[in-house]
Amino acid sequence: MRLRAAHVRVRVPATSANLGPGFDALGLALGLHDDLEVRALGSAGVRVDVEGEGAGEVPTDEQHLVVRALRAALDHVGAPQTGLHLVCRNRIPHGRGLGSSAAAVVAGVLAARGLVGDPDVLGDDDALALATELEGHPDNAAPALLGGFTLAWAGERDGGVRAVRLPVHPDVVPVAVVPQQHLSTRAARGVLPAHVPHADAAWQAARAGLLVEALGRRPDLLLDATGDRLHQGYRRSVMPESLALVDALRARGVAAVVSGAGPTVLALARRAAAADGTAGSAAGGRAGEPDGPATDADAAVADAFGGVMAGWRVLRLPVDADGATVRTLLD
Ligand SMILES: Nc1ncnc2c1ncn2[C@@H]1O[C@H](COP(=O)(O)OP(=O)(O)O)[C@@H](O)[C@H]1O
Ligand SMILES: N[C@@H](CCOP(=O)(O)O)C(=O)O
Repeated sequence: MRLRAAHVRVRVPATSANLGPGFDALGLALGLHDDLEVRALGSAGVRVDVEGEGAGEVPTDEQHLVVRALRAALDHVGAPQTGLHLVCRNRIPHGRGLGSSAAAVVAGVLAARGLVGDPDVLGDDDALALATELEGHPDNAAPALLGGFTLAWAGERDGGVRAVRLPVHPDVVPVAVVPQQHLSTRAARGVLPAHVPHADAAWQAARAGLLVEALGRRPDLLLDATGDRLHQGYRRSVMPESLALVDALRARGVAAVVSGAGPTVLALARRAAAADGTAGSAAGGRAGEPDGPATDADAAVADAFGGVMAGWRVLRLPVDADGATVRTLLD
């Protein structure tokens, strides 16, 4: 096997995993992206330039997560290793529950797909399996790769990861409320119990099933459908403000959950109808200000803040329907 391309460009969306009841299974791709450009170099070694999120914080050598995933993917398909120059333009905040690490892993795997340049190598199934192995759970990797709303599970016979895309009602607008505080997914997984009550598991199974119907066809059911008893409560001690916001929003009828392992809060809101009956839209776009369409949760979000959560950003984000993409550049 050889590398057929020397210059590729990859785009990967942010993702929100769990969505309440779908721990380690459900995830949603969001319209906030990291862009990556990779050149294969004749010489050995690696150079990494990072702009935006993570600049000055993430390693810029072989330990960089995108580099590690890219090299793992080349090894996985038996392709040769090469010198690399990466330019990372990051918009997904790190350590906030918006899938930055899964995006980095998927970016590396798709960059390898682009460099190898063989349509039979590193297809979506293989890329998902590899990304899940590197990330540890599939619920961010699946929507990052496939786009939209996804359900991932381990196959009955071989335990191999599988994923399907599910429909999303066009009125649904994800609203991410993002704190300044970082929390690693590893730390947030560390506070989960080894066992949960059978009654809670049964209660949760109904909601996970209902969420597929609510997100796809019945947004009016989203509040009931986003209940959770398997992870958010156990994580309250490591993100008390996030859970207080989830509680305040849910008390106001908003389908709010912890995004991924937190501490971002995600509201699955609905596009507000404008006075003339058309879908509403809001101006804005600066970081920290809503920049998508007006939603039925806007007043509740403003009210629930109570002026005490300075520095949090409210991002109305579209659902990303495309998932990760890779393009080969000729130069
Ligand atoms: N684009 C990236 N490039 C390099 N490393 C990254 C990138 N995105 C995430 N990481 C690594 O992953 C860590 C965050 O992962 P994690 O704790 O799983 O949080 P989340 O995925 O929710 O943002 C960062 O602190 C960084 O070490
Ligand atoms: N199911 C995982 C999801 C982690 O998502 P992230 O965006 O915080 O990495 C969990 O809840 O631990």
